Amino acid sequence: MGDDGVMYAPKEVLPAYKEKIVPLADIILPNQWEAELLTDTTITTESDVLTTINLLHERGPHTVVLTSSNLSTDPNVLTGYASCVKDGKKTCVKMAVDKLDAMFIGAGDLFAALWIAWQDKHPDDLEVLKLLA
Ligand SMILES: Nc1ncnc2c1ncn2[C@@H]1O[C@H](COP(=O)(O)OP(=O)(O)O)[C@@H](O)[C@H]1O
Ligand SMILES: Cc1ncc(COP(=O)(O)O)c(CN)c1O
Repeated sequence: MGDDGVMYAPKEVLPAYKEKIVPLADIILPNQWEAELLTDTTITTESDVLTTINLLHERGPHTVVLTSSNLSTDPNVLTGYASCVKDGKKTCVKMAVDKLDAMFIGAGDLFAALWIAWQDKHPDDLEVLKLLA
């Protein structure tokens, strides 16, 4: 959807993402900014992360992965969060990635492709899936 405050799609389509696309999805993998935009929230704490993830679960997706956030206090670490709801039970894991000093275009797309393939192989295992990060 976008990065660093810039949407790739026209901003007019945001309501369709919020109201139509998210409820159709089983798995969504927004970065922090995208998650905030989809839920009209601002994330400054881990508690905010959980609130935002829950708002997204409530719209339908059983898996919500916040691929990156600015919550890490270590500049060399990128922090993400993954949450799955199955049979009414929610599991959430935190992912710590060694941050490379570069900007990668398409990292989110690649991450999503890998995550979806591996989640199909390991549907209930966030401990395995978080190793992708
Ligand atoms: N600078 C980086 N160093 C290391 N890994 C990165 C970096 N940027 C992205 N990644 C990896 O790619 C994944 C998706 O990146 P992210 O920036 O959250 O997506 P998007 O491109 O949608 O903003 C991250 O969870 C992480 O695993
Ligand atoms: C126009 C455009 N540019 C770049 C990207 C790459 O985005 P990201 O780095 O967030 O994966 C996308 C995502 N599909 C895109 O649609």
